[in-house]
Amino acid sequence: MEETPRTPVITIGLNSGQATFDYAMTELKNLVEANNMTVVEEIQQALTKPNPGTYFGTGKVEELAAIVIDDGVDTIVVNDELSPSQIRNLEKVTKARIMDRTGLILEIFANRAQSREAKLQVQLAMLQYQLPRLHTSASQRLDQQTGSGGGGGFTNRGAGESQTEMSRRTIQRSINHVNHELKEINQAAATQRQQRERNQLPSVALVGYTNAGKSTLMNALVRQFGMNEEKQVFVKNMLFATLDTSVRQLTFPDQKKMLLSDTVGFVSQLPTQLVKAFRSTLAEAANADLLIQVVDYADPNKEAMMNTTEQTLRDIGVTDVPMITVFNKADLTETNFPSRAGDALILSAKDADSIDLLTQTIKEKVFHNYVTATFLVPFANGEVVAYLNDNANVLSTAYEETGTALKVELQQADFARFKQYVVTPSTND
Ligand SMILES: Nc1nc2c(ncn2[C@@H]2O[C@H](COP(=O)(O)OP(=O)(O)OP(=O)(O)O)[C@@H](O)[C@H]2O)c(=O)[nH]1
Ligand SMILES: [Mg+2]
Repeated sequence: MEETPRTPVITIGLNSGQATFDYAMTELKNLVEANNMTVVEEIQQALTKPNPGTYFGTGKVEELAAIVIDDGVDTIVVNDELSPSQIRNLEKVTKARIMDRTGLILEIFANRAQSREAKLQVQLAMLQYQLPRLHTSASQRLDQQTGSGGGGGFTNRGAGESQTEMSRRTIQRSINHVNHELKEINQAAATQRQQRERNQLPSVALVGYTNAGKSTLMNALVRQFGMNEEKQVFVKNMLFATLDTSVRQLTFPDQKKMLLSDTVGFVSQLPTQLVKAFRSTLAEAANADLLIQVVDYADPNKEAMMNTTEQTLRDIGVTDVPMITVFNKADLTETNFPSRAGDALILSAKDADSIDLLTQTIKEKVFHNYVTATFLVPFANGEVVAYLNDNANVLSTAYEETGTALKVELQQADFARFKQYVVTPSTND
């Protein structure tokens, strides 16, 4: 495939002495590249607080205007979310288009969204971002995506593409419309979730920073324990490859079953509009019995990425779900793998022994409430024997005069359900 030319941009950031500043600027550069643009110059100003009118101080903005001309760029990407008037003022002085961090992330999401739900969620977040920012180029840029049809191609980045801006009322009407459509989709998803909960299968969710390898781990587990092989999820070396939640059932050789979900990755300062819009997509993590935080062990910024993930989880209200941490991509480091220390694993999604260790750890965490008991099921109740064979770990079967005797390891709920056939009391193991 032919490479599309990348739009050159200048990135700017305010250094108020925060420890994470360098990381934030690196992340911004990665986001810029993920949006098919390239950074030609990075400019920072040491200031404790942003200038309320122009973000940078007045003198620095004048300087910026000159650099824009020197570098021959027409876009400046800002490391923070700006107020509508900051965008307007900066645009006036620099004569460049200003894109703030939020607008940038929204644009990447818009380019990546595939499913109807993801497209609507992104559209909703964009409309909410646009609403207070009418009459800025930031809004015009997004117009073509939120305008009609939703999520159409976003390819023409040149000049002269701006459409008439929607009025506030039109935007508000679109927000209502998208909200309505999302509500219908969400209801269907909630019903599915309820149905699964009724099946009482434990659920495990992969979470973590974008590009850490969540989907790759999901595929490795699905290949081994999934119901059908072709249900692989999309993996790619780019930010935000996954925007939709996928849920797959895993069945282990001992008949223990669980659900595994893969979802959208995180990045620092994930726009609140997006977090809100993706709330239902992220509900899978909130409702999980176990979270697997996936970390790119080879990335020098992994600590900051973990903080980002943990902060985002708190933001979406996920506070007390048990979590294990998978330090992935160990094959790119000098560390020996796979290894485990408590709830932390060091491994590689591309290594079979690693997947074994991960499987073992997940099973230990998720199936701790299983019990072992012996049942005597009358021959007339063959359906119970069939159920146990399909849904529990049958350790032994014997045919006696009055029925089938089964020693079984099973879920507590199933134990309660067939209590009437129990001949020896349960033991926890
Ligand atoms: N070398 C190596 N590469 C890996 C490993 N795991 C994943 N990758 C690669 O890392 C890239 C990102 O993997 P994904 O599985 O798409 O990452 P993700 O966490 O799902 O990313 P998002 O969906 O964007 O949040 C892909 O190019 C994978 O092939 C690993 O253990 N070792
Ligand atoms: Mg993914």
